[in-house]
Amino acid sequence: MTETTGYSGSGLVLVKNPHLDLLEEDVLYHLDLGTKTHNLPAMFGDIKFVCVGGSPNRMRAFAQFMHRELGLAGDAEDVADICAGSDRYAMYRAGPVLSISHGMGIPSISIMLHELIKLLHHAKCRDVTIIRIGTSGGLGIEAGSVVITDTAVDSSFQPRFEQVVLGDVVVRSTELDKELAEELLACSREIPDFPTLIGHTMCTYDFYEGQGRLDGALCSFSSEKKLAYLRRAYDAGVRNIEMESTAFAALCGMCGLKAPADHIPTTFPSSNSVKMVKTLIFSL
Ligand SMILES: O=P(O)(O)O[C@@H]1C[C@H](O)[C@@H](CO)O1
Ligand SMILES: O=c1cc[nH]c(=O)[nH]1
Repeated sequence: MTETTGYSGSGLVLVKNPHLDLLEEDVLYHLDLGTKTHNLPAMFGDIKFVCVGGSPNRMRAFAQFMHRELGLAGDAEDVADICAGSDRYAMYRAGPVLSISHGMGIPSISIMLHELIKLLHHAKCRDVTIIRIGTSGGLGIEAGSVVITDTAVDSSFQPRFEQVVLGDVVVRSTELDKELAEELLACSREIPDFPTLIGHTMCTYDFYEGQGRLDGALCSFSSEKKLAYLRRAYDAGVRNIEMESTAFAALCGMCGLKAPADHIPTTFPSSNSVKMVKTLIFSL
């Protein structure tokens, strides 16, 4: 079964679940937030940008950076973790920007995105742009480059996210917002000596065997087979590899969030990539 994406036209964040209307209270369990315990429109109604990445410390640092850049009152060092009670994800806000960690891999980002999307829906947010700022392994590109994802592909290089629902495989599209990707690219051009490109990002279920690494606890292939696979990936347009982009693209696309993903093939997203995202936020 293949499902299509759904932009609402109103700019509102969509949820596609009729059961939600029947709930007396929607508990966003892993965010430690809820519709009865928190006034979500008052807390989040003015959010316009959401930046997500794996690590809590990185997302705190990003919120502090945005706090300073936006010239907000108070000490950036004091940004508080809105989800501190959950011990699963960390969430910070700096003006209209929400910065959230998602952990590693599809199951982890998927749980966070379900609850984040419901949060933005309950808060009646409009015209929200979401960007994943993460690390990735580069493929045939200059070290230190940033890859802005146009399409997330699975480990067979297909633009799809397969989710098993009640035992059936549901296929969802993983196209990302091409216009926004071009805008991010234009923002990167303002930063000197900053190699940036638009390309496909391959999303895998594993960091080791799943990405052709020879140094995991298990490895069932030769170095030659690994290189042949990575070459096929490159020929299919893949320029980097990470572990969340297909779920990110599918969930955000279906719920009306504008999303280019932005991946930095280094061990830590560079200060330049963070500046590029800041320039985009200021320009929108
Ligand atoms: O956002 P990050 O940089 O944590 O994402 C990548 C993909 C995996 O989650 C992880 C693997 O090291 O890093
Ligand atoms: O999934 C990932 C993340 C960072 N670097 C990689 O090589 N792979």
